[in-house]
Amino acid sequence: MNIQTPAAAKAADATRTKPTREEAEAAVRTLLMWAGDNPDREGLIDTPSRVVRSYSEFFCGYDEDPADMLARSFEETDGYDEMVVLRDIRLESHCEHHMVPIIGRAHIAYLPEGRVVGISKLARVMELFSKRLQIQEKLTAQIANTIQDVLKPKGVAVVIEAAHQCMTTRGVHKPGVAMITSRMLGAFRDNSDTRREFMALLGAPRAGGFEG
Ligand SMILES: Nc1nc2c(ncn2[C@@H]2O[C@H](COP(=O)(O)OP(=O)(O)OP(=O)(O)O)[C@@H](O)[C@H]2O)c(=O)[nH]1
Ligand SMILES: [Zn+2]
Repeated sequence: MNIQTPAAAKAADATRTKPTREEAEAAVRTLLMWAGDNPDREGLIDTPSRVVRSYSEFFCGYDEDPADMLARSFEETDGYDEMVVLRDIRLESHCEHHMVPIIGRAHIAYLPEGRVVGISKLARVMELFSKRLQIQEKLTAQIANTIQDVLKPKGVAVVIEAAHQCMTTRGVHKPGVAMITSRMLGAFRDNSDTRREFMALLGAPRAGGFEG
């Protein structure tokens, strides 16, 4: 295995240039041939460009700064300081080990400290990080850490339940398995009543919804 120190990885990042669209399409063509098919037949002739366009959608989360999503906040809340919970946000990401879908749902909550954000912005933060190659633990932590760092509320909680197609459609082949991760910060970590209230607001686990 090639083990890079964080400093070496950072240096490699700095010198890396993004391949051109043509190079990306050539890579897809190679994969088609490797799979045993003929990339010049009618049905596949446009596939490299379709795949590259699809990947541009799947992986569009690298260029934006998640902090920008939370830049606008509102302070006229008449002192509202109870929990805000966004439940059952559809999540679509890709596993960094196999580049296949992770499909599930996320729940995000925070305890405001003087200001709130437009509620869609929490989903936008999730969306941005999910449009990168991910493992679920990192995705969960990135969402919570960003909201905590930028909005500075009294606490943040993020729970993600998801199915990993690398586990359901290949490899160990275990459909119906959900991976559950959570990241609790501030009051959600320190105060068990706050955590319990959040869990109660999430309600009973809902079956399904991970089929993609
Ligand atoms: N912790 C964690 N593991 C993940 C996630 N997504 C995929 N994996 C796992 O990453 C592991 C990669 O293991 P490897 O042994 O390197 O790859 P592999 O030979 O394809 O493994 P199998 O999936 O068991 O066939 C697998 O166990 C996957 O189930 C994730 O979000 N979090
Ligand atoms: Zn995987």
